[in-house]
Amino acid sequence: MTTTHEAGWAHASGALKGPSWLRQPGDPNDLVPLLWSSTAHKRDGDLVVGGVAVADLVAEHNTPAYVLDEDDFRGRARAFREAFAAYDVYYAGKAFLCTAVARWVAEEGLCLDVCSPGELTVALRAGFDPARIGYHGNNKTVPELRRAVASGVGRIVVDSLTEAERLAAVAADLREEGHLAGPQGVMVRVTAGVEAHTHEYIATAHEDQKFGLSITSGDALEAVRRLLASPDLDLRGLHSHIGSQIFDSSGFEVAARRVLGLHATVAEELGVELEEMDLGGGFGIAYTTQDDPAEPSRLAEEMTRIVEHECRGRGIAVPRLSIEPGRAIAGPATCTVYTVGTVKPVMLDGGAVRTYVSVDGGMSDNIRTALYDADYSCTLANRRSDAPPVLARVVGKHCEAGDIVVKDEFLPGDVAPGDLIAVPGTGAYCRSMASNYNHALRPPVIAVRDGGARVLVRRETEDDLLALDEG
Ligand SMILES: Cc1ncc(COP(=O)(O)O)c(C=O)c1O
Ligand SMILES: N[C@@H](CCCC[NH3+])C(=O)O
Repeated sequence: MTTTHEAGWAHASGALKGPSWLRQPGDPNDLVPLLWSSTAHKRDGDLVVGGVAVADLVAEHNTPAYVLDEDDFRGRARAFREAFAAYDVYYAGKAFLCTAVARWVAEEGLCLDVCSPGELTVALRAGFDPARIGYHGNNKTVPELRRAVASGVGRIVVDSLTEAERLAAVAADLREEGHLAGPQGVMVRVTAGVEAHTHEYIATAHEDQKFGLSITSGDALEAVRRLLASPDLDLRGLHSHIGSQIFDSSGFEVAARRVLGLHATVAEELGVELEEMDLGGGFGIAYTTQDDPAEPSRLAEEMTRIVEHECRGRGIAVPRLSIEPGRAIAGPATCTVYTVGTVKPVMLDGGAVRTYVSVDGGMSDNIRTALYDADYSCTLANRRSDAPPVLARVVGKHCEAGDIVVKDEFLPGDVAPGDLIAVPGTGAYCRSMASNYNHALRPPVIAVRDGGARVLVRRETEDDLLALDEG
């Protein structure tokens, strides 16, 4: 049953408890620092990021908008590079990429992982050194491979036996045409056969999924054999990525053991000591207070200990290691700011009330809640309120009941049309997975730093939509 909005109804929804981990805040005006970028704070109820009041940004740029805290992004990139100083750190551009971000990544001394022609285009346009780019993908076409090799991409991560053949042929053709400077660096993406503790759609190391070559079936070893046979390819090592938003190192430990097992088999059976190994990304971040991410320094310590222990046990040298964090660098740096359009208390079975707060974006700018059942949090961003908190559900404006941004959050009970709501942790896989569903215009990405703001990606316009419509 739907009711009209009255203050009394909103207060009644306090009876609704939400998930067991969700705590009613002492003061819903306060931020939980773990969930926000490093410069975010409240000033008299106003959310301030990078020294800029979000309400002022909105006055100029409107909503919805992604607000990217540049210092936070750079700080996390640097923290990974410093903690993993003996590794190569590839920022996974799929999390979020634009030319400015590619430049920040280069300036902070990281390499870059791309997985599509579009991501490569952005990286090259930013002037990213191609030798420091790794290229992923489970279905790279011949033109795509030609372009990657001809551009001088440092390493291509081969994902199938078909691709191993295809890439060898591409490299041979380019050599004959005089466009291959030297053997093309390659890695082999292997499937370690572990079940990572994360959502099924973002786990990538069990056998029954599309990525990688199976160690168990022998396909991974066969790919190694074929790649070694090509004079135009330089096989650097094995690559394993077990999934995303992972907190528990046990899946990683099993994967590392199996991948090092194959690494040792290559040395024994084929007489080749591979020089490198990539351990992938997947480091989890805090979307809500139930998440407890580890610092890069602890991750580095743990991963290095696991690999060194395994290598010692097998009597092999530790290869040069690399990792590919995406979410852990980009995710916490951005929050999405929306304007509230309607507030609708809805009576549930049993008499409790859930307060539906509709905002001016939704699944077109953040598909993760609908796709992965992801949890987010949010705060009122434009004023203080002493109204008692109500359990709210923040929903979008799309024609879809599953168009939910934040499933459960306590907001001040007087939240009203015109208020600003900010959702933290939206820097990874939100703008990069945004869509034009219902012909929504994808929001801008605005970087803030030291009190200044800069549009990195502008808001789409209806002209952008119509530009594709051949009518
Ligand atoms: C091969 C590979 N490397 C790195 C990443 C980055 O993962 P995350 O953003 O979870 O660190 C992904 C995405 O899951 C991936 O598929
Ligand atoms: N897109 C996913 C992660 C998978 C990324 C790449 N393999 C997410 O939002 O969590």
